[in-house]
Amino acid sequence: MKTTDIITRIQTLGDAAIDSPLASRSQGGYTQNFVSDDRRIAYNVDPEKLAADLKTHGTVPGFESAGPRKKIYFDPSKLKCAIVTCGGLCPGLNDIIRSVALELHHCYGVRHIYGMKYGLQGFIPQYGHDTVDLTPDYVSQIMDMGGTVLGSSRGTQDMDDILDCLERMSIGILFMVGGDGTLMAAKKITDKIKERNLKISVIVIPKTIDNDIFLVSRSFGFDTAVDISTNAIKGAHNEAAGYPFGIGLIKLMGRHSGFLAATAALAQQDANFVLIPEIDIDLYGPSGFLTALETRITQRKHAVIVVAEGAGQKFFTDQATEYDPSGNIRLKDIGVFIKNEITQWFNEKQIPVTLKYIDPSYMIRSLPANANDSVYCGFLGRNAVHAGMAGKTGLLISHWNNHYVHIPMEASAGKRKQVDPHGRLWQSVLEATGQGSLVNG
Ligand SMILES: Nc1ncnc2c1ncn2[C@@H]1O[C@H](COP(=O)(O)OP(=O)(O)OP(=O)(O)O)[C@@H](O)[C@H]1O
Ligand SMILES: O=P(O)(O)OC[C@H]1O[C@](O)(CO)[C@@H](O)[C@@H]1O
Repeated sequence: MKTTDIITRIQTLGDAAIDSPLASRSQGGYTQNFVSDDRRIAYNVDPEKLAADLKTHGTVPGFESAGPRKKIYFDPSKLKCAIVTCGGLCPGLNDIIRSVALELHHCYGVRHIYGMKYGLQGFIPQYGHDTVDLTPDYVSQIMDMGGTVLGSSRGTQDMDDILDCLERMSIGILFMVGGDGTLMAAKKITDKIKERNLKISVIVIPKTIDNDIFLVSRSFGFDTAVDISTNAIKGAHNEAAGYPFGIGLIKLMGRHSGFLAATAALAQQDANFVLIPEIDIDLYGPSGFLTALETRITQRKHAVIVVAEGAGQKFFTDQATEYDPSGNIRLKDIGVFIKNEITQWFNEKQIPVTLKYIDPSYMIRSLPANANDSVYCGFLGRNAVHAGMAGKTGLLISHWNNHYVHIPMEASAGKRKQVDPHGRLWQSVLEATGQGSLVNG
């Protein structure tokens, strides 16, 4: 396929908004072209400031729409691309790899697409990891597998070594799939690329089942994680209801944000207590969790508790803080702690509870994506390719307020979304579980 044919084909793919090739990247990722109410909300700007901007400038800032562009920056016949997956596993990683590789190959005619093995380690020669040729044959069925066919890793690598590798391999577009740590790494790589005056585009596809990436409505894999978590809650409920004074306790992932615990609890409405990092809880007081649990158990003979892994970390302040190789705090096991506290509390009260503890965390995040997430991954991957081929850089692909948009890395990096205690999600959890008195008391 000739480049001109490809450009014609891209033009027919959708309405191209703005062309901002890598060559003029100093313009940054922000554009002033979108003035809908949606996008004003999307930008999270104080409404009064927006009104003032609108009055003064006749427009307000918004995010650039994702999608194919009229002009492409790279020559597909010469272009080499790399994709890397970093951090923890997440359903849909293989769908993303597949969608990026197939879009590059079939839609743009790119023939050199490399998978970097084991996260950032893949760029460092000393580790000796080979690259993978992401041909259509290689990727065609990978979405049926969980995990990532490329592997992943945690741990900081030298940025100059990564840049040297990109230069050695003559990479034009680097796709990075990962969470907040990956975003920080991507930003540093993008800055280094600028320093070295290279024409390499860096596009991040945000990933985490915690769903806490700032300015991303829902990260891929989250929907699947909610599905599987709901099954765990169902099982815990059946177990709890099957015995007098039965208690089902489920621990779900969510380091700093309780989106998974809160959303899964709403799916089936079997949970009676949901403990998340955003809401401080008292365990032992008269309006504390254990008293509320005792009331529930004596009245209804069974109870279901969902606890997010980041909840109640204040109970471990006497223990030394540990870090993983990427510098993330290793959380203490709140699930086991709560289990022990519940057991001790009811032993002392001589109430013969039967407690079943379920921790499905790693099973959830390592499974393949459900259909909804697969569809979503397809959109994210294709939009990432469109952005990269247009020569855009320093951005992540996001779905925000029902639009696929480009978010400049600096707008999202270092920040985090959390469950709003006064927002609709948490208020619905309070209604469904009736635990308002617990968290407010
Ligand atoms: N500030 C930083 N500067 C450079 N590299 C970083 C930085 N933070 C993290 N990284 C690197 O980015 C990679 C991914 O980071 P991390 O292990 O924190 O996972 P993540 O992308 O946040 O995903 P998850 O949500 O699964 O934790 C790691 O190799 C890590 O060392
Ligand atoms: O056990 P690991 O691989 O360090 O990862 C645990 C963390 O990864 C996440 O799943 C995010 O990817 C968090 O929810 C969890 O705290």
